[in-house]
Amino acid sequence: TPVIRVAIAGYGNLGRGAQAAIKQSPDMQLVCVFSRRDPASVTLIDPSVPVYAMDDVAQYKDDIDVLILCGGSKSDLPEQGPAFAGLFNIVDSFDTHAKIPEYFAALDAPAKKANKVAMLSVGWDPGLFSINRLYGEAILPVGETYTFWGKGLSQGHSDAVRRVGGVKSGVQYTLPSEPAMARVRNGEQPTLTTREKHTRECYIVLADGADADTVRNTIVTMPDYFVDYDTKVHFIDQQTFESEHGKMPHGGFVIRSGVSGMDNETNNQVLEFSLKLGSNPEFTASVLVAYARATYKMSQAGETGARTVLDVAPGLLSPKSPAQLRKELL
Ligand SMILES: NC(=O)C1=CN([C@@H]2O[C@H](COP(=O)(O)OP(=O)(O)OC[C@H]3O[C@@H](n4cnc5c(N)ncnc54)[C@H](OP(=O)(O)O)[C@@H]3O)[C@@H](O)[C@H]2O)C=CC1
Ligand SMILES: N[C@@H](C[C@H]1CC(C(=O)O)=NO1)C(=O)O
Repeated sequence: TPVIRVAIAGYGNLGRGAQAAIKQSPDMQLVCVFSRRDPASVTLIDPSVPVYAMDDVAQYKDDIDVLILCGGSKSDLPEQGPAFAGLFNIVDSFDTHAKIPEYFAALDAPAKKANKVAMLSVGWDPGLFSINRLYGEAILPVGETYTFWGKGLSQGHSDAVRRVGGVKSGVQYTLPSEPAMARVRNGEQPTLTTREKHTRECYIVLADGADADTVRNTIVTMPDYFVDYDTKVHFIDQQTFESEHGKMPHGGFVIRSGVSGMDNETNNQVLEFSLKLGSNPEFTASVLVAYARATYKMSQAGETGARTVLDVAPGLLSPKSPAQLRKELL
């Protein structure tokens, strides 16, 4: 089986996780890392590959089979996704749910024109949780679906707060409502608003001279990320930040509570998929790398344009052949 030549664009939490995940993938070779920073200032967890300037990506278009975009969804991917989809097969973790349809269209046109595949919104939510919401609705059409996250650190929301003027360091934790989860688990099938399901807590180190009230207000009113939630913002010093907020655990579950059978003899059915993540970014990067494999295969089969995880046959994720999978996993 051919070795898939991959590269990483953007070297943060996800970028580091992608390098580690590629090292676990014998059918892949990491060609290089691209960064907007001075390449000499970017320290890789494994310095065995070169770091190049992001502006030079086009020079390497014939050396890379799949480019893994590890930038932030709030402001990096909206610019990098459409630009790189016209040059490479790409895979990214774009997770601003409300903007996925427009982002899909923004990738589809350049990817089709370049005869490439652009695999967007790969990860766990959107991603594996999306797949399980689909299973739930397709298999149990009479029922309700619920998604709960945390308690844990959201990379997307943390990236978003780090982009706020006056923020030096920042993370965001998502907390699920225990009463809401209890009602779902005992089969009440409640109608829950966004605000009733989760709250959000941010821990921020202010840049010198920044105004705390201005930063707090910018965060809690932020469309798509915080405005629909009750959000607390705590200001701490850098030393506390580094000692107490270095780990990035997360997790959650999708539950479909439904019924089957004829009207007067229905049976309750529950489909549930859960994740417990010691490292949110490393898990997400592992999903990106598996879908980079599928993206490569789909491109080799002649597919072009934008795709999401809902378009990918599961067998394409595996390095094993279809015959091996039938033998081992069916
Ligand atoms: N779909 C899903 O389930 C998930 C999606 N995500 C998405 O992944 C995105 C990326 O998350 P994450 O990797 O944690 O974001 P980071 O903030 O760690 O990195 C984002 C970008 O910032 C730049 N950067 C990183 N470190 C530094 C630094 N020290 N100084 C200056 N710039 C830096 C890098 O670009 P450069 O190298 O070019 O400077 C990097 O690509 C999130 O925004 C989220 O949307 C994350 C988890 C799950
Ligand atoms: N995209 C999320 C992955 C999950 C976590 C989450 C949240 O805590 O709001 N929503 O979806 C992330 O960036 O971590």
